[in-house]
Amino acid sequence: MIEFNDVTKVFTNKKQQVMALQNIDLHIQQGDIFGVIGYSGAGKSTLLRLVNALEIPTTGEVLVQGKNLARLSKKELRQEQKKIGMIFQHFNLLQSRNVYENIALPLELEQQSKVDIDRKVKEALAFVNLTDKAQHFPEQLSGGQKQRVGIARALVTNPELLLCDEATSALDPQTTIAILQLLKRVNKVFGITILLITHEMEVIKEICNRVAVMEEGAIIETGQVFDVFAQPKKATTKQFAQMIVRDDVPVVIHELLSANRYQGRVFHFKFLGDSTGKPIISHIAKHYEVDLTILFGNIMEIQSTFFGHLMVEIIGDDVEIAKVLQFAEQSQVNIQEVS
Ligand SMILES: Nc1ncnc2c1ncn2[C@@H]1O[C@H](COP(=O)(O)OP(=O)(O)OP(=O)(O)O)[C@@H](O)[C@H]1O
Repeated sequence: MIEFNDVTKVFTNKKQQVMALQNIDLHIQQGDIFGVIGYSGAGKSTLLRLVNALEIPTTGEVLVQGKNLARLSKKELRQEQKKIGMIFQHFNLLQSRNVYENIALPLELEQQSKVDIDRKVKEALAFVNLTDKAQHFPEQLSGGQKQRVGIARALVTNPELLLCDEATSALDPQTTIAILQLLKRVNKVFGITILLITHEMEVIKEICNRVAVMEEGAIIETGQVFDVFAQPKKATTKQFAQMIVRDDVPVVIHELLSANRYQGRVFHFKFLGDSTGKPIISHIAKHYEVDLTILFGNIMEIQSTFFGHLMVEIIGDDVEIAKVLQFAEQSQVNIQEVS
């Protein structure tokens, strides 16, 4: 659907050069909800703007449905851009037009008939559940309602691809979830591929199937959301992962260990994928001469896959504990002693 082949983008301002993107290789497939996450200045907006040819690569190529938009005539480009919808952080609604008229605007620009426009706007309003707000003006709407108008306006021309530029960053957490669920429905019901950029892990965790992590204009990790964040490799990816997975050892456990308050030894068990569904703790309790106390833990879900971690005190002699650790490792549980 979208291919970035060794793309670099350099901005030149007053003889200063900014390398906004460097050597980007990316493949977004039809039907993906693909998230790009990174801190401010990482290059996310530039990457997004290359997809609808608002920016042109300095080197390399961006293909959308096999077409290099940078090589098309103006007329051909407009034709291709019609297949790409976009929604924005600050909604970009016209204040002087009511909800109905805002959604109708792209169809008016295409000079569609009044009858067609009316039917399509009403369908879009129903889809985003705003039929009763058709005559309201943007200033009379909440942030979540404004974004739903933005989504309806983007959908009304039947795009194949939806670009979302920090679409939930101006919304509270509850409204964010509602808008993300709506985007999920857009993807499912219409089969529209979604490319979104964000600095919020919650967005990635909630709806994306694949993700790219950006830093200083480069993609530092990419893959399935679970694979990237369950075992992050780069420091920045770890920081993002920490926002949704608190797998650091609680300070209080370190303090109690320092004060020799535990009778046994303390271990950090990390369960990934298959190992989360296995009765590993009960097996240990039944088959080895040890006592187990669970000190702390949590289980997370990303894209229907679970992973979790437990802080466990094990009381027993060292030989028996070594057997426990061997069994756990065979069961693909990652274990580290906390000292
Ligand atoms: N038109 C431009 N002219 C010059 N430099 C630019 C231009 N657009 C972006 N940049 C620079 O390119 C780099 C990447 O910017 P970009 O807006 O793509 O990052 P971002 O990850 O989207 O950041 P944010 O989350 O703050 O929007 C930054 O250093 C930025 O200053």
